[in-house]
Amino acid sequence: MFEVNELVGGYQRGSEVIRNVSLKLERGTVTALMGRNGMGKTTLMRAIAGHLPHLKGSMRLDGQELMSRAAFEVAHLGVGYVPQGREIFSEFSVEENLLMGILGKPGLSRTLPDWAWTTFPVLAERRRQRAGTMSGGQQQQLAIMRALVGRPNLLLLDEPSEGIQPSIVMEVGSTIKRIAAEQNLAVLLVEQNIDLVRAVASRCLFIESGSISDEASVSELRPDSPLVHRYLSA
Ligand SMILES: Nc1ncnc2c1ncn2[C@@H]1O[C@H](COP(=O)(O)OP(=O)(O)OP(=O)(O)O)[C@@H](O)[C@H]1O
Repeated sequence: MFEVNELVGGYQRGSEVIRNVSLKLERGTVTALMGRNGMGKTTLMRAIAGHLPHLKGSMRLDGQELMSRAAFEVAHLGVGYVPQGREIFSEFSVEENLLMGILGKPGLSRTLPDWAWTTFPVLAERRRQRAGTMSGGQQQQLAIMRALVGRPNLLLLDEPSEGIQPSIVMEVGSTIKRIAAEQNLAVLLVEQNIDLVRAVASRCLFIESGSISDEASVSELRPDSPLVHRYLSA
């Protein structure tokens, strides 16, 4: 279980981009976080991952407090973060990128597990290829797998469909859903693609001006729904 209570914070001291956020995520489930541009989705992900400098409140993952810890400590405590834009090491090979995901993690083997190569077969096919020469979809699969090999209990995915071919989006989505169940992982998915959210998530949180202001089952995400109109329509 991942639990956030009364989280407030921003990029400068005293600024409040995140305003009094409380939420609970169950292990083994995918929860979407949706909202219009600039409402604070990425900032909340950064806050959870330990990248936001000024933060108050409480965040507990399986009972362990994450507040006031450096980003690497948050990662060691079980938070995997796939940022918007992926941030892979483009000059390094696919395999080297994956090895970064286990480097320095206490209790993990120094070799990559077999499932790192079988889950997204394209990574095995391109094992020695320079990561920066791959397509957006392939790089996204690499970024997700680099987080997964670190064996997180909570996975944060910021707009995984951005810049990737529609044909690959659903495939990546169904793998995320399967892995969440198989590895008993809580997943928080920031995503604008409603079809992807409906296919992958069970629940949706809506953020407005830095606060979670609504929550719904994904079955309520129909184009004519008042929630979609209020939080997502242009
Ligand atoms: N590095 C930063 N320094 C200062 N302010 C920032 C920084 N990054 C974002 N902000 C501000 O924080 C607010 C929330 O931005 P954030 O990127 O979290 O929104 P978002 O919901 O993820 O938007 P988008 O859908 O466009 O990615 C915005 O007002 C933005 O200008």
